[in-house]
Amino acid sequence: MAHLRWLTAGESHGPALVAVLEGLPAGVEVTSGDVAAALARRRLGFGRGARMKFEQDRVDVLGGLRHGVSLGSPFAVRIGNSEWPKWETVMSPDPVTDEAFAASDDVNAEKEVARNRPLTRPRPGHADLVGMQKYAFDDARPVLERASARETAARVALGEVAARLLAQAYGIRLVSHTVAIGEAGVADDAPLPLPDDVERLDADPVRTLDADGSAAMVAEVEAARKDGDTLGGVVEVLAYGVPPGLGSHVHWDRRLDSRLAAALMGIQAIKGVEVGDGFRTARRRGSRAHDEMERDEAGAIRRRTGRAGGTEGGMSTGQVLRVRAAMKPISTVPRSLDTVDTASDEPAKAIHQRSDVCAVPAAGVVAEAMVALVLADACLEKFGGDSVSETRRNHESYLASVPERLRTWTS
Ligand SMILES: Cc1cc2nc3c(=O)[nH]c(=O)nc-3n(C[C@H](O)[C@H](O)[C@H](O)COP(=O)(O)O)c2cc1C
Ligand SMILES: C=C(O[C@@H]1CC(C(=O)O)=C[C@@H](OP(=O)(O)O)[C@H]1O)C(=O)O
Repeated sequence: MAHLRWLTAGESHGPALVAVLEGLPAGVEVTSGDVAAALARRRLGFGRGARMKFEQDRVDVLGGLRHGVSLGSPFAVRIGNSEWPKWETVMSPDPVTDEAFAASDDVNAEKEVARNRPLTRPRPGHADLVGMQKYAFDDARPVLERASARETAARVALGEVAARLLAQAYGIRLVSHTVAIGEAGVADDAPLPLPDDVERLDADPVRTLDADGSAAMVAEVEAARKDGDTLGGVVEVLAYGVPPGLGSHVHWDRRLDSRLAAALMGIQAIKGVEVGDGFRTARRRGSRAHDEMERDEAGAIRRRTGRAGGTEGGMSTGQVLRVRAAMKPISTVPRSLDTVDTASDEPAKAIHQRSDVCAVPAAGVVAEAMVALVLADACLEKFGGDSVSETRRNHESYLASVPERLRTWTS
């Protein structure tokens, strides 16, 4: 059983998202304001659509915290949807009659009637068509509401709590950045961002420290927008201070790399995951693919390079953990893709209302949250403990127990 479990619920245009994190030790310092700040980071990024400008993520912590400190009980959060008044009828959990629509005193009553029409032109690249087949709907609305990446707000809220645990108990700190948008990207030899760079990254329109890369990526998004098109790209997450030995080589589902890959692939629109140099490593000869070891002046074992991205044999090595995720272009393409109207059987154009042109910078923040959750789970599996102080002690005692001749660090 996972040591830390998490679940989310809620539709994109429903009243709220809710999320629960179970297994969190007591003593983690975190506030609603911290969670709200994490959610604000997810709304950033050049290329996002109209909704991100007016959407307010209203955070209500419902359980698990008291006076800014976790209790050891399930952490539960509600993220209210500021658009709810416009969708109250369309997304009502209870039955709504036609008369109720007509009698709606909402100034947007007509719009609500329009919004409630069955969506029968499934959008390529979305869950619409196969969701209708699988769940027996003749309308894509019930499918797209949950397939929407609005849900990632719930994961970012939980990821923030996990990140606080990682920092406070083990000194692990994370940072994410954008590596590429479409054909534009940062230089291959650009220095890796550090956790202290987060503010600078968040201040950049595409979340990169590389000024030339940033300008090129912004131009790429601008060009796609002008052409009525959309873009994907690549994000990278780095975790500093990860101890050696998280995950295990003994079984596939205990491997840290497999757990990270599943968590990243579980983000909407992510189609590829790399650990370390990943696909680039596959093109190298072995002599240039691995991280050679030597003993440093202080007597610790040092790996000369970080190509493996901080895992060997499905376990963290203690080096910087480095994973990438590739996002496909946004599926709702403004110039409209061909589809079929499932009601009339006629050829049709996929519906396009408002949408993001590119959400790669936001996907980086979501990926960071997923990595935080996986690492927090792996740390609790390795170190146990019901409170931050207990798990911290266990972590320190594990590190102290590794014989000096095997250490990759000096104390
Ligand atoms: C942060 C984020 C924002 C997204 N915004 C949009 C959007 O505005 N419009 C859209 O069509 N898809 C958007 N997507 C992607 C869709 O949710 C995704 O393409 C859809 O779920 C189908 O992809 P899948 O096959 O990987 O699930 C976004 C994804 C993420 C991670
Ligand atoms: C709401 C969010 O992202 C949404 C993800 C999304 C999709 O299809 O995935 C489509 C858009 O929503 P809407 O169709 O309501 O404009 C995005 O705004 C969010 O990230 O909070």
